[in-house]
Amino acid sequence: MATLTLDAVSKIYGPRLSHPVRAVDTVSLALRDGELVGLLGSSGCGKTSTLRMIAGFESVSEGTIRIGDRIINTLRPAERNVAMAFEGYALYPPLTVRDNIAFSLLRDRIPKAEVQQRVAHVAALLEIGDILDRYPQAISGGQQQRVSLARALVRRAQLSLLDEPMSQLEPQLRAVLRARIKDYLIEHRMTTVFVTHDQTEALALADRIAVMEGGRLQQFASPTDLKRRPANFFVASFIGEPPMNLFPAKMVRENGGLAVEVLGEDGTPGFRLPWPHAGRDLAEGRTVHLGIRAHEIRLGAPRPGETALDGVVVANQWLGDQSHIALAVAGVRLTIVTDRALAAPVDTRLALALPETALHLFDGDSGLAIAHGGRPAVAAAA
Ligand SMILES: Nc1ncnc2c1ncn2[C@@H]1O[C@H](COP(=O)(O)OP(=O)(O)OP(=O)(O)O)[C@@H](O)[C@H]1O
Repeated sequence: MATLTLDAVSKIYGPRLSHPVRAVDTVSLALRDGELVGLLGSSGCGKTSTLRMIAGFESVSEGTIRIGDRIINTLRPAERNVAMAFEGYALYPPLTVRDNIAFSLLRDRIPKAEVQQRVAHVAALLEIGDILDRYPQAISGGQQQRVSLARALVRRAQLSLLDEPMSQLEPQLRAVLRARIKDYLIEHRMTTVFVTHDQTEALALADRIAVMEGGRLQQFASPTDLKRRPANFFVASFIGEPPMNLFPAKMVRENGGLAVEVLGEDGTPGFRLPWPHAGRDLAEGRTVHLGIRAHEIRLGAPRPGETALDGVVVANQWLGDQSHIALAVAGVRLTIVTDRALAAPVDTRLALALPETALHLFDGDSGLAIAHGGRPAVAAAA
């Protein structure tokens, strides 16, 4: 168990070259003891570089990394007391799977009976109990990945670093193992950082997720907060399936109050939503982005506090457990999600109700969140 702190950490590849790459840019993160944190982002956003700096496989260009109170910037990987499952972090070919998993425990002089019991436990957890006597070259890629993961988990180290730990596994097995791994990490209070580009994995496993883009930390928050209170336009567009509906819009005057006027692709006005929460910063003429979570749009007549819209179906897809329905609303395309198949072919007109909680506003220039529901973003985050 340990805390992990990154303070304004950057990674610059080729600093003396004519085009250095700032792969990680002043990232600050503080992990609590026993916390399970996911680094999430698209390819090239800097997640692996961040993890490799924590592991000691890459030097830290700027900033400090601490485990507990100890600065670890210049410690060798072996001195960091960190358990790792990295892609390409090879298994020892001359050792059986069992001995690969047991290696670090035997090195730490853990009694043999306990080693056996711990190896058997993680092997059962990861469904590799039947291959313990095989050698790494005689097992599949997915099995090798689980052995690598077992080798990290079995140590119960103060900090575990897992790089795309389940990327080679099929979806059903992933889902089963995800839940078991989470229970194991919680049971042993293991502070863990894992990298993934799969948001389902991040949302299911992590206590908090660090969303990265372009080397920068966009938001570090719980799965619920990322969905309910995305800090900026990028996080809003990245988290959620289907992604949040996002439209360029501007604040306009309507009936003596404020409204958000959504703009179509060609810049022409689309639909309007009353915005009764005029704030100091939210004046007429301000350009914004309006976000509407597809899952929160209701079908039917509005209840008090909801806004009515109606749209015409342009696509209706049943995905086995939910429908994604695209509608044209005053020339703007809006997606909604329902948990049942809806007999609404193309051209059907549907009445929609928008609860205030479904609505988010982001600044038109900076992309920073202005409001979630009717509440200012800062207050909503408190
Ligand atoms: N050794 C290196 N030298 C130069 N540039 C590098 C090096 N390693 C990574 N990069 C660059 O740094 C940026 C971040 O890479 P990184 O591997 O950390 O991203 P990532 O989010 O883990 O991506 P992926 O999911 O594809 O692994 C990318 O632009 C990458 O091309």
